[in-house]
Amino acid sequence: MAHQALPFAITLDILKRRLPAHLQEPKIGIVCGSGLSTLASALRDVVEVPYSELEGFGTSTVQGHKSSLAFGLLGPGNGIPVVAMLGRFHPYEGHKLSTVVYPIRVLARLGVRNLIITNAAGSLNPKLPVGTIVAIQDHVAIPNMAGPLNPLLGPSLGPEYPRFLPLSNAHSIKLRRLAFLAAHKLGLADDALAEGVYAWVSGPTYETPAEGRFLRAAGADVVGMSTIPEVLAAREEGLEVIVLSLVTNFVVIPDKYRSIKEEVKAELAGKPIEQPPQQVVSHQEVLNVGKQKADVMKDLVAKIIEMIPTD
Ligand SMILES: O=P(O)(O)O[C@H]1O[C@H](CO)[C@@H](O)[C@H]1O
Ligand SMILES: Nc1nc2[nH]cnc2c(=O)[nH]1
Repeated sequence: MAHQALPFAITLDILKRRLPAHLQEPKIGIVCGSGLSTLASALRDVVEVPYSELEGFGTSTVQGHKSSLAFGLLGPGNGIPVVAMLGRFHPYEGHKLSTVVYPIRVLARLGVRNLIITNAAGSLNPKLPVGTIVAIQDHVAIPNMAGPLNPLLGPSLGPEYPRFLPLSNAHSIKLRRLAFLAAHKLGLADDALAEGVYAWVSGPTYETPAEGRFLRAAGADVVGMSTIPEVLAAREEGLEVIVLSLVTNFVVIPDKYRSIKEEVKAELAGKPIEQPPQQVVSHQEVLNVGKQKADVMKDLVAKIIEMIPTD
C-alpha cells in the first residue's frame, strides 16, 4: 500500500461517528503486547471499536491479541482520554509493514502525542529474569539491517516528514524517567523495572541458540518480533515513545553444545551420559507470564499516564 493510498479520512470519520465527544481526541496511546490486552481494564467509560470496523486495519491473528481499539479515561478528576490498541499486527502474520504501522499513524492523527508500547520478550541477559519489566533504552532492528523491512521505506508521507529519520533519540528519556518515578511511587522492588536493549527479529520462529548468542553479542538484552516498526512510525509522526518489555522466557543459550558424538561413544562403551531434557520456548509460556504480570504492567502504565504533563 503506497502511503498516498492510506485511508486516513475514512478511518477517522468512522471513529468520529463511533465515539462520544470526550473520547475523540486521546492524547496518550497504549499498545498492548502478547497477553497484555487487560491493560485496558484500567480505563473507565470505555468504548471498544473492533478493528474489523476500521478501514485500513488488519486483524490480529495471534493468540493473546484482541482486535480492537479501546477508548477511555484514566486518572483522577475528569480523567485523561487514552486509546489502547488491544492487539497489534506483526509482519510474520502476513501483514504488510504499512498495515502493521497504520494504527500508529491513525493514533497520531487523533491527537496522541505520547505512546506507551508494551510487548512480551525473551531474555538474552541472565540479569533480566522472567517477570522483569524492561524499559527499552535502545534497539537493534535485525530485519532493517538485513533486508527491505523498514516501515518507512517508500514515498514520503509529505514534505513535513523527514526523509532520513534520526533514531539516536528514539526512546524518550522524558517517558523513561517517568517510568522509574512511577515504579518508585508504586513501591515496586528495584529489580522489577530494569533497562535494556531490544532486538527486533521477524519471527515467527524463536531463536536458535546460535542466534541468541549472536543477539547477545550484538548488545541486545531482550528479543521479540514486534514493536520496532511501531516505534519508527511513531517517531516519524513526531510522538514521544516508551517501550516496556515484559520478560516472559529466557532464550535458550546453553554454555556449550551437547556433544552427540561423545554421548554415542559413551553409550557404546557402556557408560551412557545422563542429559537433562532439552528446553524449548512456547507461546503458551509467553501468555502465562503475561497473565501473571498483567496487573503490575497495568499499574505501571496507569501511573506513567497520570504523571505525563497535560498541556
Ligand atoms: O511482541 P508481542 O506482540 O508482545 O509478542 C511476542 O510474543 C510472540 C511470541 O510468543 C511474538 O509475537 C512476540 O513478538
Ligand atoms: N523472538 C522472540 N520473541 C519472543 N517473544 C516472547 N518471547 C520471545 C523469544 O524468546 N523470542
